[in-house]
Amino acid sequence: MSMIAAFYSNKSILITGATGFLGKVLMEKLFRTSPHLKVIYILVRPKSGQTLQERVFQILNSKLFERVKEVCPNVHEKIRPISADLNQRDFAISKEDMQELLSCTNIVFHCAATVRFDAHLREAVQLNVTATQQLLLMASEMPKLEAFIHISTAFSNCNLSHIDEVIYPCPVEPRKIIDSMEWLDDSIIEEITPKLIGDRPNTYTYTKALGEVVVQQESGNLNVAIVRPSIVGATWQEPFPGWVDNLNGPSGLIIATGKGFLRSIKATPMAVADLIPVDTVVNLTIAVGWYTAVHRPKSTLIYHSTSGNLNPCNWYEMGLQVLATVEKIPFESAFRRPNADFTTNNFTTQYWNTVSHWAPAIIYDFYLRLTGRKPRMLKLMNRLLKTISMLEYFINHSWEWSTNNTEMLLSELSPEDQRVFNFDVRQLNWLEYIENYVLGVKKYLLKEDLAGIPKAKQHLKRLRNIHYLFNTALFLIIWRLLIARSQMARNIWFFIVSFCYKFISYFRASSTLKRRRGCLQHG
Ligand SMILES: CCCCCCCCCCCCCCCCCCCCCCCCCCCCCC(=O)SCCNC(=O)CCNC(=O)[C@H](O)C(C)(C)COP(=O)(O)OP(=O)(O)OC[C@H]1O[C@@H](n2cnc3c(N)ncnc32)[C@H](O)[C@@H]1OP(=O)(O)O
Ligand SMILES: NC(=O)C1=CN([C@@H]2O[C@H](COP(=O)(O)OP(=O)(O)OC[C@H]3O[C@@H](n4cnc5c(N)ncnc54)[C@H](OP(=O)(O)O)[C@@H]3O)[C@@H](O)[C@H]2O)C=CC1
Repeated sequence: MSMIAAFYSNKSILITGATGFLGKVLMEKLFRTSPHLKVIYILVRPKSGQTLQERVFQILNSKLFERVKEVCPNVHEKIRPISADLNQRDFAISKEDMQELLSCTNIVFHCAATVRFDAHLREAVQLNVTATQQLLLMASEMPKLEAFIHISTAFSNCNLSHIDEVIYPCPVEPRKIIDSMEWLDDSIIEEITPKLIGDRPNTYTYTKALGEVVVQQESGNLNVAIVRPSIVGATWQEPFPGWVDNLNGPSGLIIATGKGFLRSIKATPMAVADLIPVDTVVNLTIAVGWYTAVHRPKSTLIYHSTSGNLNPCNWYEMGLQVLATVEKIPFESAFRRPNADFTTNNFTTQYWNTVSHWAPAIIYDFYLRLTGRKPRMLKLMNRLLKTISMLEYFINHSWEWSTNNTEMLLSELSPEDQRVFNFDVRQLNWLEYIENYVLGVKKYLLKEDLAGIPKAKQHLKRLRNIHYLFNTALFLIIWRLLIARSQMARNIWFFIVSFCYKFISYFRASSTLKRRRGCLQHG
């Protein structure tokens, strides 16, 4: 029997960010391994014209939750959505709901955040710092609370190259930042943002670091732990391999590569690609919840959920495997044949952007105009390049994360728990994982049917022929223009033609001679 699964039985759990990528996998695993848990409260806001109930219904009826229903048929009765907006005072939770949350919650998993790299500092502070502070305040009024688990990111201290499982101080106190957001107007905040974030690349990593300091400063007597995942990718094993449902991290770039939009990207090929499967992060998080509640460590423990120091894979290996997979299992309606490469300096990046991204987009838009359709490729390409510029920092730097606490926790688990809540990244086979990831992107993000693979292959063949035809035509046109304008090009042309002529004549003459000799010998 799993000790961890037994621990969560009969527990009331509060999850923020349960409608997000990580939150959904966390909820799924908790229900599947501890079907006798009492209730999971989730803080949800109405969104995209959907009510709370509709959002929950959609999640429970998704492919991700298929296995849960087998072990926990009454899952819909055990999930209690609470209307909340983490940007509002007291999260805009009704008095009755708040009362129930405060009096019943045993464990809190705080996953909600804005993960956008371009978020305005005010928005990022509100969600990643102030909301964390408010949630801790709420938690301090929960008499039955056993553990508060905060999800941060391994990149919260990405300004350092070696990162330990400790909370690093921030130059400006989070409380001062929170206060200043109250009275500074947007334009002043924009002006001071670069100074505040310093050598971090964006407001996301900066505010996640502030969030950690808030956890440290405001947790009082609570049992608190922080989990820091690196780049969270599709599921490795559970509930099935390759599940993913958003474009964050590598997923969007895998699509862009497979569809032939992305042809080059600036990267350090030998830098470690610190990806971590979402189910590995979730297993660690659940184990951390158990350990924090049962063992009550004296200080706030930080757990790195990273892969680089135990089972490294670099961007080159990852890129190659992505390309190999989309060759074997192509995506439908590709724009060009998938064939990307890494660039390593600004000059080649600009060159390949012009030749491989903008030029084909402009030509395609011209074709769309000619055929009476609305041009759209250049706009799409510019958005892709903007996205890449935001992600580039993470594929051009290397980090080393120590994982002592995570390894210690693994050793504290019984063999059964190590199996059920496996977060030992040393067992991960990268090539298999990336192949399943690409397949998952095709199935769950692009919603493409595997039956369409022969047609997709046919389409790629057509694209290859168009590519050859286009290149030949382009070469001939350029050459013709050159010959018309330059004496040197003409000389080269005559030299090549006369060389070819002589070459052919020589072979003709020697083969005639051989034939005659043969006739003479036989005759
Ligand atoms: C023999 C020699 C052979 C040599 C061969 C060598 C091999 C070479 C092969 C090279 C091939 C390359 C292969 C490729 C794949 C490999 C994988 C590389 C991946 C690297 C990824 C690194 C990633 C990152 C890091 C994260 C670190 C921190 C982790 C965290 O803690 S947080 C979680 C991560 N958060 C995010 O990822 C959020 C990022 N997104 C944003 O901030 C925003 O979305 C935005 C990028 C700023 C864009 O904002 P906008 O307002 O402009 O738009 P919006 O969000 O509404 O979206 C606009 C459209 O863009 C689409 N989109 C969104 N995100 C992405 C994305 N990540 N990638 C692509 N597209 C994206 C979105 O869908 C919208 O599209 P539309 O609906 O059509 O308009
Ligand atoms: N994905 C990754 O690569 C990594 C993620 N992390 C961390 O993991 C955690 C989860 O990330 P992930 O699941 O990927 O992110 P998602 O963007 O998928 O999910 C974010 C969640 O936060 C909720 N949320 C956002 N704003 C509000 C609000 N105002 N009120 C209520 N809920 C809100 C979202 O709700 P809604 O559905 O309504 O938008 C959603 O459920 C975050 O803390 C992130 O920093 C750390 C490292 C890497």
